[in-house]
Amino acid sequence: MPGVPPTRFVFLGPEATFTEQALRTIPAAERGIRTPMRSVPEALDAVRGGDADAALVPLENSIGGAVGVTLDEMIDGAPLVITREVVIPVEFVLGTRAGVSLDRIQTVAAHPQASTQCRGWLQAHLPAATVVDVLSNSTAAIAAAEGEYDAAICAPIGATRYKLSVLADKIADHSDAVTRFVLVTRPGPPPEPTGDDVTSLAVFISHDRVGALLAVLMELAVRGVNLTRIESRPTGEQLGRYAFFLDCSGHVADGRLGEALQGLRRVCAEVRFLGSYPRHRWATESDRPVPAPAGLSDVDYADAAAWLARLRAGDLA
Ligand SMILES: O=C(O)C(=O)Cc1ccccc1
Repeated sequence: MPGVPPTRFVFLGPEATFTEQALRTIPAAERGIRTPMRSVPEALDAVRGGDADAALVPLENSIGGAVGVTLDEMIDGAPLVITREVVIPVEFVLGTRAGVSLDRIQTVAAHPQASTQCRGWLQAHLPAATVVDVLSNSTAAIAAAEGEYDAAICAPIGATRYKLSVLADKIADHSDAVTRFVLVTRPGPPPEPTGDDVTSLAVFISHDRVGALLAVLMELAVRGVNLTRIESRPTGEQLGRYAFFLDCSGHVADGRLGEALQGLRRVCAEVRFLGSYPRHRWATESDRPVPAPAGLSDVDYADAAAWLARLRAGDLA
């Protein structure tokens, strides 16, 4: 009997990006085929077009915030869903070809998220240099190695892989930055609930309705569904039109989160479900679940429902 074909993973490349590092923490990706792509849109389109089964792309950084291109591409085109998140620490180095000294650097290639996180260092050490946006940390490293730019901000593994000398390490303004990556597939049944899941959504509100965003938040709040991230992105239609990206605690299979989704369907112009998946957990994290605030646990909701049933039955004792 022929074996199951290996899963085809694509990731924001070239080789030795943080995204590749994050992908390699996923056991299934270690067993599968891993192909670097030049950009986030190319990675997601490979999945949409069936050339790959899953794409790992950066979504947000604890210092630089959202990776806009990923959010935009998730709501543009055929539906995709997140099946997993990976969070890893990131640190940056300044890499150059051998023999280039700091005082000779006029151009620095960097992913915009990377230059944002190293803004203070650049200001202090290379105030006159031109920083050029490129598609990833490894694209920056390759461009410096090939002499297109004088230096690159890149991952330590990128400097090693492309044989750059490290003129300065740990150049980020915050030493404890982390980046969150998401594994994206074509739509299918979500991973089983684990009891500690995240559900991601994009909602489009009716802009001419007073309180439209409040109505969205209310659908979550009244059901005790915790909102862990809200981000707005322009829809591209006209100034003032936004899509809101929401992350909520819980799984689409959970009763209250499911009801909140139905509520959003009623009050929003459009809701795009972007997946339910296990929350990333650090190895050092305790297994003990964080207790729900008073009045918002499943037991509280079940109690309230039972009380209502008794009232309806005339049981006021
Ligand atoms: O994966 C990479 O190396 C990227 O270029 C994306 C990125 C940029 C900045 C921090 C983490 C990931």
